[in-house]
Formats: sequence, C-alpha cells, structure tokens
Amino acid sequence: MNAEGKRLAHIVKRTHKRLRRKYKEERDEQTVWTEHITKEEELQCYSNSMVTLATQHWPSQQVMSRVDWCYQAVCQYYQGDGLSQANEKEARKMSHLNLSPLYTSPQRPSTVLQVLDVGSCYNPFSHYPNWCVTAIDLYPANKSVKKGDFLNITITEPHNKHLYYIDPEKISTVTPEEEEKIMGSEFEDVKKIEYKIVKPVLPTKQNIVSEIPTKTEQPSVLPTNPNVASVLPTESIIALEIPTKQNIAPVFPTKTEEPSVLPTKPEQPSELPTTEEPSLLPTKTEHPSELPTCQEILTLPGSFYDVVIFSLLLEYLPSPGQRLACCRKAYRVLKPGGILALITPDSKHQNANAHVYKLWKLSLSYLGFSRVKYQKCAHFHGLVFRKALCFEACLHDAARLMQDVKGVQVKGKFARIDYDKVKYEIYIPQDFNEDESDSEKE
Ligand SMILES: C[S@@+](CC[C@H](N)C(=O)[O-])C[C@H]1O[C@@H](n2cnc3c(N)ncnc32)[C@H](O)[C@@H]1O
Repeated sequence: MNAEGKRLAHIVKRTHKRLRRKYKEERDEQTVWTEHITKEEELQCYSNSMVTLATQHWPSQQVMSRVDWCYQAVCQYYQGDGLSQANEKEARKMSHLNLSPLYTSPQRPSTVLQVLDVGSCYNPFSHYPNWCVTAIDLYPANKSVKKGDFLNITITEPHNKHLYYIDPEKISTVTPEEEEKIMGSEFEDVKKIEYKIVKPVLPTKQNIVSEIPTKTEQPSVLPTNPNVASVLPTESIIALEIPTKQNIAPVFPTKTEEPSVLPTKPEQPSELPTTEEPSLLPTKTEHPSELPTCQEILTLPGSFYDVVIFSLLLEYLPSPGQRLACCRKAYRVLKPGGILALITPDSKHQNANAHVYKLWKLSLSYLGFSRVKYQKCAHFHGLVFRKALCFEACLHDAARLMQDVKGVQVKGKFARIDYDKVKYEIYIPQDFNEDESDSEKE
C-alpha cells in the first residue's frame, strides 16, 4: 500500500483504537458511544478515509476482496446447495437430540434477496443483481446509504412474537419495549433469567387466526408436537410479501440508478406493508422545502431479511457487549434460516487468533445461530452463521463448545477471558493485545 493508503488506514484504525481505549478506561460503553456518535467531524473524516481506502487502495492488492467473499458465500447458500445442506444437517441434529424445530425449513427465496448491510459506509454491495440492499451507517458516505445506529435502532417484531428462549415462568409474553430492555445492553438481567428452553403453549387455531390479518392458510405449517415452541406464522407471511426489486427500486436505488435526491416516505410503493419496511426519517427537517440529502432509519422489521452483513463492523465497536448486542439484533431481523455474514480483518496466519473465533461460535450458538461457513483469507476471516430452526439444538452445541473451551490450555495473552461472560460478549484480538496487534491490516 502506498503512503496515502497507509495514512487512511491509520485514521480508520486510530478511531477504533481510541474507542477501545476509552472504553477500557471508563468501562461505560453507553457514555463512550454516545459521545462518539455526536462527533460529526470525526465521523466524517472516518467515512471519507474508509471509502477512499476501500475503493482506491485495497482492491488492487487483494486476491479475494471481502465484498466478493460475502457475495459468493451468499450465492453458495441460496443458489448453491448451502441452504439444503444446512436444512439437512439441522434435521439430523434435531432427530439425534429428539428435538423439533421452532420454524419450518426455509425454501430458496423466489424473489430478490433482502439484504441488510450494517456499517455499510459506501454501499459496496449495491451493484449485485437480485439483491435488494438496505444499507445503514452512522455516517453514510453516499445517498444510497441510510443514516442509522444499529445499536439504537428499534426492531419491530412480527406480532404475537414470544420470547421463547426466556423462561416462561418469569416472562411469558413480552411487549416490544420489554423485549428491547431484556435484549438490550442490560446483561445482568439476562444472566439472572438464564437461557432456558421453554415450551410455550402452542397457539390454538383460534388465536392464530385472530392474530393474522390475512392468509389464514398459513397455520398448516405449525408443528404438531405440543412440546415444541410455536412456529410463528407471521414469519411465512412476511416471506410471501417480499417486495420485488422493481417496486422497491426507488427506495433502495442502485449506484447507476441513483436519483439526485431520495424519495420521501409518501412516495414509497403502496404495496409495501407498513410494518415490514424500515422506517425512514429525513435527517434535516428544519427546511421542509429542501429535500434531505440523507435519510435516517429508526426501525427495522423483525424476521424480514434473508442476509445480514457485518463487514468490518464489529471491530469498530469498543465493547464486547455491544458486539454481541449487534449480533442479537441481526438474529431478530433475520428470517428463520437467514444468514449473518461476518467479515473480520486479520492479516496474521490462520491459527494466530483461532481461539477468539472459536469463542464467536460459542457466543453465537447461545443466540440461536449455527455456523455454516468459515474461511481464513489473506487479510480477513469470513464467517457465515444461520438463524437456526431449532434454538435448543444451538444450546446443545453451545454447551458442548463451552466444555471444549474450558478444557483448553489458554495462551497467556488470552488469560483474561472470563468464561462466564463468553455467552454475553464477543471478543476481538485487540481486546487483549492492543499494543502489539496489527491484525486490522487489510
Ligand atoms: C470499517 S467500516 C466498514 C465499511 C464497509 N462495511 C466495508 O466493508 O468497507 C465500519 C463502518 O461501520 C459503521 N458503524 C459502526 N458502528 C455502527 C453502528 N452501530 N450502526 C451503524 N453503522 C455503524 C461505521 O460508521 C463505519 O462506516
């Protein structure tokens, strides 16, 4: 990389490093984050540096870029045999453990893929055909990206959602506000509740029908085993109502089609269901006559996306708890069987930080994800996790992994990992060896 590239990379890494240092000093992730996201100048400088670095300095030197890797991994899952293999593997696991699914096996989406790119910066995935990308960032580098803080975005759940993974004797049905509190950053509460598989009452035909506005034929997919947590039929309804690339195009313009100004909310196609679209707000409304240059996204629909992408996102977040909170949000916006593609920078050899990524698998299993792909490329690790159909099977995996990890002789530099916290946090190598680390090279 030339001197200019190195300078830009330094700006990016310096931002991450400062945030981590502040968090280590202050231990209050909320305050550190709130302060950070109000520093417009710093965010702008980061955004400009990142887009120039990624578009003008990285591609020339990389064998396989992180963007290509994600695209290929998603194609392999949805167009290749990844989805059917994952379905079969999970079915075998459930049969072995004598468990039943919470959700029916997903089919290949027949329309465009709904993709959520979090921390998108400049929308590097916008040009792929048949992808309808919702790109969000703290500080968008162009107008096709919506402004939004994923940590603070509200997820609108499909109605009649139950928190099936919380002990029902303590919390059986929760309102979205309560769920936000439980699933938010208050890890103490979650710890006290403890993850337990619960057996909520299977919805009766009556209550299902009354809660579903249309398409009452859906309940046919409900499992018959009364010990199994309910399949929530709204998931299937959402799948049937996915907007097509055509009707959504004005809201999510591609690079070439990008209009000079983004349409405001009333211009959205009427067929988009209001509860299932990201809610948008103009950022600067002081001058109503001027159209906003960028829109702010405040809510995202639950169980809506086929793919969520975190490309170089988690390293930005200073605390291990915030990283897990993002993964938990990804779980909530994904359809059952949908995938979370993670790219994390690391130019070291494959095993240098292997222990850390083993812990990712563990933490994500506790959230209900199962890993479908892992690859170490020259400058990054690429990981794909899927929102599993059977939550309990993931907990079995997690318990097994926890035993493995506890037995491992941990290297000195990772000695500070507190295993009791692993399921509530996501570590990165820089959490342990900040000064010596150069793993963020790309
Ligand atoms: C290293 S850049 C990655 C950009 C792009 N994904 C790529 O692969 O080139 C990380 C981006 O994540 C964004 N980001 C960090 N935390 C975020 C959050 N909570 N919500 C939305 N965006 C976030 C930052 O603003 C930054 O643009």
